[in-house]
Amino acid sequence: MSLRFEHVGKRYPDGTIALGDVSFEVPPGQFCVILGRSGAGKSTLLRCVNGLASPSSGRVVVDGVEVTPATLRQLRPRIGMIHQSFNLVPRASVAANVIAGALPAVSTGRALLGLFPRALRDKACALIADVGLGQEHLPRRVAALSGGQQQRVGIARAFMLDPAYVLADEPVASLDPQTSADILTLIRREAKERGAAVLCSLHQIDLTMRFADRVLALRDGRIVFDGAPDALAQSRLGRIYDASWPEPCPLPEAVGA
Ligand SMILES: Nc1ncnc2c1ncn2[C@@H]1O[C@H](COP(=O)(O)OP(=O)(O)OP(=O)(O)O)[C@@H](O)[C@H]1O
Repeated sequence: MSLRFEHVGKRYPDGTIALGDVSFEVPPGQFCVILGRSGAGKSTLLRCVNGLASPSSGRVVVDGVEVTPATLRQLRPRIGMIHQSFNLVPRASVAANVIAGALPAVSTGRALLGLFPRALRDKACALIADVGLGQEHLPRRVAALSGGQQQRVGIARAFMLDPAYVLADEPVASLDPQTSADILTLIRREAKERGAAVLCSLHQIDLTMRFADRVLALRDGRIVFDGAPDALAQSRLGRIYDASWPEPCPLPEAVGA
Protein backbone atom coordinates (compact mmCIF):
# COMPACT_ATOMS: atom_id res chain seq x y z
CA MET A 1 0.00 0.00 0.00
CA SER A 2 1.58 3.28 -1.06
CA LEU A 3 1.32 6.30 -3.29
CA ARG A 4 3.99 6.21 -5.96
CA PHE A 5 5.23 8.61 -8.62
CA GLU A 6 7.16 6.86 -11.36
CA HIS A 7 9.17 9.25 -13.56
CA VAL A 8 6.27 11.69 -13.78
CA GLY A 9 6.60 14.61 -16.15
CA LYS A 10 3.97 17.23 -16.87
CA ARG A 11 4.00 19.60 -19.80
CA TYR A 12 0.97 21.87 -20.15
CA PRO A 13 -0.49 22.51 -23.62
CA ASP A 14 1.16 25.95 -23.77
CA GLY A 15 4.56 24.25 -23.45
CA THR A 16 5.20 24.99 -19.75
CA ILE A 17 7.06 22.12 -18.15
CA ALA A 18 5.69 21.93 -14.61
CA LEU A 19 7.18 18.58 -13.58
CA GLY A 20 10.22 16.74 -14.91
CA ASP A 21 10.95 13.10 -14.07
CA VAL A 22 9.55 13.07 -10.53
CA SER A 23 9.80 9.75 -8.68
CA PHE A 24 9.05 9.01 -5.04
CA GLU A 25 6.92 6.73 -2.87
CA VAL A 26 4.89 7.67 0.20
CA PRO A 27 4.07 4.87 2.67
CA PRO A 28 0.92 4.76 4.82
CA GLY A 29 0.82 7.25 7.69
CA GLN A 30 3.62 9.52 6.52
CA PHE A 31 3.17 13.31 6.71
CA CYS A 32 5.07 14.39 3.64
CA VAL A 33 5.51 18.09 2.90
CA ILE A 34 6.01 19.22 -0.68
CA LEU A 35 8.12 22.32 -0.21
CA GLY A 36 8.90 24.86 -2.89
CA ARG A 37 8.42 28.41 -3.93
CA SER A 38 5.63 29.66 -6.14
CA GLY A 39 5.63 27.95 -9.52
CA ALA A 40 7.84 25.04 -8.39
CA GLY A 41 5.16 22.54 -9.43
CA LYS A 42 3.59 21.68 -6.05
CA SER A 43 -0.05 22.02 -7.15
CA THR A 44 0.61 20.19 -10.39
CA LEU A 45 2.13 17.31 -8.45
CA LEU A 46 -0.94 17.04 -6.22
CA ARG A 47 -3.28 17.40 -9.20
CA CYS A 48 -1.62 14.39 -10.83
CA VAL A 49 -2.80 12.29 -7.86
CA ASN A 50 -6.46 13.26 -7.98
CA GLY A 51 -6.75 13.28 -11.75
CA LEU A 52 -7.15 17.05 -12.18
CA ALA A 53 -3.95 16.91 -14.22
CA SER A 54 -2.65 13.94 -16.16
CA PRO A 55 1.07 13.23 -16.47
CA SER A 56 2.59 13.74 -19.91
CA SER A 57 5.05 10.96 -19.09
CA GLY A 58 5.42 8.42 -16.33
CA ARG A 59 2.59 7.40 -14.03
CA VAL A 60 1.08 7.82 -10.57
CA VAL A 61 0.14 4.61 -8.79
CA VAL A 62 -2.16 4.51 -5.75
CA ASP A 63 -2.27 1.20 -3.88
CA GLY A 64 -1.15 -0.62 -7.00
CA VAL A 65 -3.68 1.09 -9.29
CA GLU A 66 -2.49 3.62 -11.88
CA VAL A 67 -4.39 6.91 -11.77
CA THR A 68 -6.21 7.21 -15.11
CA PRO A 69 -9.64 8.53 -16.12
CA ALA A 70 -10.84 4.92 -16.02
CA THR A 71 -9.66 4.26 -12.43
CA LEU A 72 -10.51 7.62 -10.86
CA ARG A 73 -13.98 6.60 -9.73
CA GLN A 74 -12.53 3.60 -7.91
CA LEU A 75 -9.71 5.63 -6.35
CA ARG A 76 -11.58 8.78 -5.35
CA PRO A 77 -12.94 7.48 -2.01
CA ARG A 78 -9.35 6.70 -1.00
CA ILE A 79 -8.12 10.25 -1.61
CA GLY A 80 -9.23 13.23 0.51
CA MET A 81 -8.59 16.83 -0.58
CA ILE A 82 -7.97 19.97 1.48
CA HIS A 83 -7.73 23.18 -0.52
CA GLN A 84 -6.01 26.52 -0.07
CA SER A 85 -9.24 28.44 -0.70
CA PHE A 86 -11.28 25.86 1.23
CA ASN A 87 -13.52 25.03 -1.82
CA LEU A 88 -16.63 24.88 0.33
CA VAL A 89 -20.17 25.83 -0.66
CA PRO A 90 -20.47 29.16 1.19
CA ARG A 91 -24.27 29.28 1.29
CA ALA A 92 -24.62 25.71 2.54
CA SER A 93 -24.40 24.69 6.18
CA VAL A 94 -21.35 23.32 7.95
CA ALA A 95 -23.08 19.92 8.18
CA ALA A 96 -23.95 19.86 4.46
CA ASN A 97 -20.41 20.78 3.47
CA VAL A 98 -18.88 18.07 5.63
CA ILE A 99 -21.23 15.33 4.50
CA ALA A 100 -20.46 16.27 0.89
CA GLY A 101 -17.11 14.57 1.52
CA ALA A 102 -19.01 11.26 1.31
CA LEU A 103 -20.35 11.94 -2.21
CA PRO A 104 -17.91 9.55 -3.92
CA ALA A 105 -19.52 6.73 -1.92
CA VAL A 106 -23.19 7.69 -2.36
CA SER A 107 -25.32 7.25 -5.49
CA THR A 108 -26.02 10.48 -7.36
CA GLY A 109 -29.78 10.09 -6.95
CA ARG A 110 -29.61 9.73 -3.19
CA ALA A 111 -27.13 12.57 -2.93
CA LEU A 112 -29.40 14.89 -4.95
CA LEU A 113 -32.20 14.11 -2.56
CA GLY A 114 -29.93 14.60 0.43
CA LEU A 115 -30.53 10.99 1.46
CA PHE A 116 -27.30 10.20 3.22
CA PRO A 117 -27.33 7.06 5.39
CA ARG A 118 -27.61 7.61 9.12
CA ALA A 119 -24.08 6.31 9.69
CA LEU A 120 -22.66 9.02 7.42
CA ARG A 121 -24.68 11.75 9.11
CA ASP A 122 -23.44 10.58 12.51
CA LYS A 123 -19.92 10.49 11.17
CA ALA A 124 -20.18 14.06 9.89
CA CYS A 125 -21.31 15.23 13.34
CA ALA A 126 -18.46 13.36 15.04
CA LEU A 127 -15.89 14.83 12.65
CA ILE A 128 -17.20 18.34 13.15
CA ALA A 129 -16.68 17.87 16.88
CA ASP A 130 -13.22 16.35 16.25
CA VAL A 131 -12.05 19.42 14.36
CA GLY A 132 -13.09 21.64 17.24
CA LEU A 133 -16.40 23.05 16.04
CA GLY A 134 -19.25 22.86 18.56
CA GLN A 135 -22.67 21.43 17.69
CA GLU A 136 -24.01 24.96 17.45
CA HIS A 137 -22.04 25.32 14.20
CA LEU A 138 -23.83 22.45 12.42
CA PRO A 139 -26.59 24.57 10.82
CA ARG A 140 -24.46 27.69 10.31
CA ARG A 141 -23.71 28.82 6.79
CA VAL A 142 -20.07 28.42 5.97
CA ALA A 143 -19.90 32.00 4.68
CA ALA A 144 -20.42 33.18 8.26
CA LEU A 145 -17.29 31.40 9.55
CA SER A 146 -13.73 32.69 9.89
CA GLY A 147 -11.03 31.39 7.55
CA GLY A 148 -9.65 29.07 10.22
CA GLN A 149 -13.12 27.71 10.97
CA GLN A 150 -13.76 27.18 7.26
CA GLN A 151 -10.57 25.19 6.94
CA ARG A 152 -11.69 23.06 9.90
CA VAL A 153 -14.83 22.29 7.88
CA GLY A 154 -12.58 21.44 4.91
CA ILE A 155 -10.57 19.03 7.07
CA ALA A 156 -13.68 17.32 8.41
CA ARG A 157 -14.96 16.93 4.83
CA ALA A 158 -11.65 15.45 3.67
CA PHE A 159 -11.77 12.71 6.32
CA MET A 160 -15.42 11.69 5.79
CA LEU A 161 -14.52 8.48 3.96
CA ASP A 162 -11.42 7.67 6.02
CA PRO A 163 -9.15 8.14 3.03
CA ALA A 164 -5.79 6.38 2.92
CA TYR A 165 -4.27 9.53 1.35
CA VAL A 166 -4.97 13.18 1.95
CA LEU A 167 -3.80 15.89 -0.45
CA ALA A 168 -3.53 19.31 1.15
CA ASP A 169 -2.69 22.06 -1.32
CA GLU A 170 -1.27 25.04 0.61
CA PRO A 171 -3.93 24.52 3.29
CA VAL A 172 -2.74 27.45 5.43
CA ALA A 173 -1.79 29.96 2.74
CA SER A 174 -4.44 32.48 3.75
CA LEU A 175 -4.27 32.00 7.53
CA ASP A 176 -2.35 33.80 10.28
CA PRO A 177 0.64 32.01 11.89
CA GLN A 178 -1.18 30.71 14.98
CA THR A 179 -4.18 29.49 13.00
CA SER A 180 -1.80 27.91 10.46
CA ALA A 181 -0.10 25.93 13.21
CA ASP A 182 -3.48 24.89 14.66
CA ILE A 183 -4.72 23.73 11.26
CA LEU A 184 -1.58 21.71 10.48
CA THR A 185 -1.71 20.16 13.96
CA LEU A 186 -5.27 19.11 13.23
CA ILE A 187 -4.54 17.66 9.78
CA ARG A 188 -1.58 15.75 11.18
CA ARG A 189 -3.53 14.43 14.16
CA GLU A 190 -6.55 13.30 12.14
CA ALA A 191 -4.26 11.59 9.61
CA LYS A 192 -2.09 9.86 12.24
CA GLU A 193 -5.18 8.58 14.08
CA ARG A 194 -6.30 6.88 10.88
CA GLY A 195 -2.92 5.85 9.51
CA ALA A 196 -3.50 8.08 6.48
CA ALA A 197 -0.59 9.49 4.50
CA VAL A 198 -0.62 13.23 3.80
CA LEU A 199 0.92 15.06 0.87
CA CYS A 200 0.86 18.67 1.98
CA SER A 201 2.26 21.48 -0.13
CA LEU A 202 3.74 24.40 1.77
CA HIS A 203 6.12 27.25 1.09
CA GLN A 204 6.84 28.07 4.76
CA ILE A 205 10.08 26.49 5.97
CA ASP A 206 9.29 26.92 9.68
CA LEU A 207 6.00 25.03 9.38
CA THR A 208 7.66 22.38 7.25
CA MET A 209 10.36 21.78 9.88
CA ARG A 210 7.73 21.56 12.60
CA PHE A 211 5.18 19.27 10.99
CA ALA A 212 6.82 17.13 8.31
CA ASP A 213 7.94 13.52 8.74
CA ARG A 214 9.54 13.89 5.34
CA VAL A 215 10.26 16.79 3.03
CA LEU A 216 10.19 16.63 -0.74
CA ALA A 217 11.54 19.92 -2.01
CA LEU A 218 10.72 20.90 -5.56
CA ARG A 219 12.45 23.39 -7.73
CA ASP A 220 11.45 24.02 -11.33
CA GLY A 221 9.46 20.79 -11.30
CA ARG A 222 12.30 18.60 -10.05
CA ILE A 223 12.96 17.08 -6.64
CA VAL A 224 16.05 18.74 -5.17
CA PHE A 225 15.76 17.29 -1.67
CA ASP A 226 14.03 14.20 -0.27
CA GLY A 227 14.57 13.42 3.36
CA ALA A 228 13.81 14.15 7.01
CA PRO A 229 13.31 17.80 7.99
CA ASP A 230 16.39 17.67 10.24
CA ALA A 231 18.52 16.98 7.19
CA LEU A 232 17.18 20.02 5.42
CA ALA A 233 20.10 22.05 6.66
CA GLN A 234 20.24 25.76 6.12
CA SER A 235 22.94 25.33 3.50
CA ARG A 236 20.61 23.38 1.29
CA LEU A 237 17.74 25.83 1.34
CA GLY A 238 19.47 27.87 -1.34
CA ARG A 239 18.89 25.04 -3.71
CA ILE A 240 15.16 25.49 -3.30
CA TYR A 241 14.85 29.24 -2.95
CA ASP A 242 17.90 30.98 -4.34
CA ALA A 243 17.39 31.90 -7.97
CA SER A 244 21.14 32.12 -8.42
CA TRP A 245 21.77 28.52 -7.42
CA PRO A 246 23.77 26.89 -10.21
CA GLU A 247 21.86 24.71 -12.63
CA PRO A 248 21.23 21.95 -13.33
CA CYS A 249 19.54 21.01 -10.08
CA PRO A 250 21.20 17.97 -8.56
CA LEU A 251 19.37 14.72 -7.97
CA PRO A 252 17.90 13.98 -4.53
CA GLU A 253 20.35 14.03 -1.64
CA ALA A 254 18.68 11.27 0.26
CA VAL A 255 15.66 9.10 -0.15
CA GLY A 256 13.35 7.83 2.51
CA ALA A 257 12.51 8.99 6.00
N1 LIG B 1 -3.09 25.08 -16.49
C1 LIG B 1 -1.83 25.48 -16.70
N2 LIG B 1 -1.41 25.80 -17.94
C2 LIG B 1 -0.15 26.20 -18.18
N3 LIG B 1 0.80 26.31 -17.22
C3 LIG B 1 0.43 26.01 -15.96
C4 LIG B 1 -0.88 25.59 -15.64
N4 LIG B 1 -0.94 25.36 -14.30
C5 LIG B 1 0.28 25.64 -13.81
N5 LIG B 1 1.10 26.04 -14.81
C6 LIG B 1 2.53 26.40 -14.70
O1 LIG B 1 3.23 25.26 -14.21
C7 LIG B 1 4.25 25.66 -13.30
C8 LIG B 1 3.99 25.01 -11.95
O2 LIG B 1 2.78 25.54 -11.43
P1 LIG B 1 2.13 25.02 -10.06
O3 LIG B 1 0.84 25.75 -9.87
O4 LIG B 1 2.11 23.55 -10.09
O5 LIG B 1 3.24 25.51 -9.01
P2 LIG B 1 3.09 25.74 -7.44
O6 LIG B 1 4.40 25.35 -6.86
O7 LIG B 1 1.90 25.05 -6.93
O8 LIG B 1 2.92 27.31 -7.35
P3 LIG B 1 2.02 28.16 -6.29
O9 LIG B 1 2.68 27.94 -4.95
O10 LIG B 1 2.17 29.56 -6.79
O11 LIG B 1 0.63 27.63 -6.38
C9 LIG B 1 4.21 27.19 -13.26
O12 LIG B 1 5.14 27.66 -14.19
C10 LIG B 1 2.79 27.51 -13.71
O13 LIG B 1 2.74 28.78 -14.33
